[in-house]
Amino acid sequence: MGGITQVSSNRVFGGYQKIFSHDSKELGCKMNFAIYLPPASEEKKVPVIYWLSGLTCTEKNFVEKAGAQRYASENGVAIVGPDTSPRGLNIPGEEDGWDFGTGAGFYVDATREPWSKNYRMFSYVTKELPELINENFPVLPNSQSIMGHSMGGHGALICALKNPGQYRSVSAFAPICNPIKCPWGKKAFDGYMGSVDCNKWADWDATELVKKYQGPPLEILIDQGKEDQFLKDLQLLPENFVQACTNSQMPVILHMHEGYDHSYYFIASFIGQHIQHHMRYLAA
Ligand SMILES: N[C@@H](CCC(=O)N[C@@H](CSC=O)C(=O)NCC(=O)O)C(=O)O
Repeated sequence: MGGITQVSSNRVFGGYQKIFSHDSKELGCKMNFAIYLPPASEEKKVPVIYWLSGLTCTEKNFVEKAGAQRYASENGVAIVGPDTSPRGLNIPGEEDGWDFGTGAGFYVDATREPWSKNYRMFSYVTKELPELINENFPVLPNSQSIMGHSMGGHGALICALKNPGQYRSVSAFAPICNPIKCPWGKKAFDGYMGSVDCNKWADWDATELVKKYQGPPLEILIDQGKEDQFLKDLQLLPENFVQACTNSQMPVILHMHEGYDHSYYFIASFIGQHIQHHMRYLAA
């Protein structure tokens, strides 16, 4: 296998949950990613869904907590989940908070020193990683979708909206929908891009991007818990995104769930439905 090293492999639901590491050119450091290979992949190439995790996560949170393997096995789809930032670069400030730097790459390409050389998670997730996956695993390169949670939900939305046609479908759990208007997003975008030209932030904001999207139709699925503390803290702002979608005639389905919070218990409760949503487009 070209340039990747297996870290672990566990048989689950007839397939394999594996973790690999590799030297990322885009990020300039060693990166881990997880891949679930369903039993069907032993006989033929299968579609692939990319999963992007939220703040503080590594590639392991989703693998260990979401319970996605059962549904991926049943539907014959691979799931790939990268880490959430470069690590161990010793950039001053990278470990100062849980919402910026390590574990908080925000899936953007930074333009501000000292982050711009390595914090290039958008290019990593949309270019380098898919190339690596297509080269090394039995996946169909033209049959990929993307989903994510919170910061990773924002990542999934911008990856799809900024790359029309690359993903057949997109979905998100409790995504940060309008980062230029919430405290997490303002801190991250200021740190990674600076405040000299705040207009540039809009290029990385799903609510702004949807207003000018011109690609193939996307039916965006979002699930959101009503007891999510970060929703109450105005970090997520799904209503802004839905309003922008409505104004732009972008189909969006927002499910608001009584009693659910922001945790992986919430994700585990609806991950099967998200995988089914993607299969409608991946199997077509
Ligand atoms: N500071 C807390 C909260 C961090 C947290 O809740 N992270 C979420 C994502 S939030 C938005 O991107 C998460 O997915 N955590 C991992 C998990 O396994 O639950 C803390 O450090 O715990």
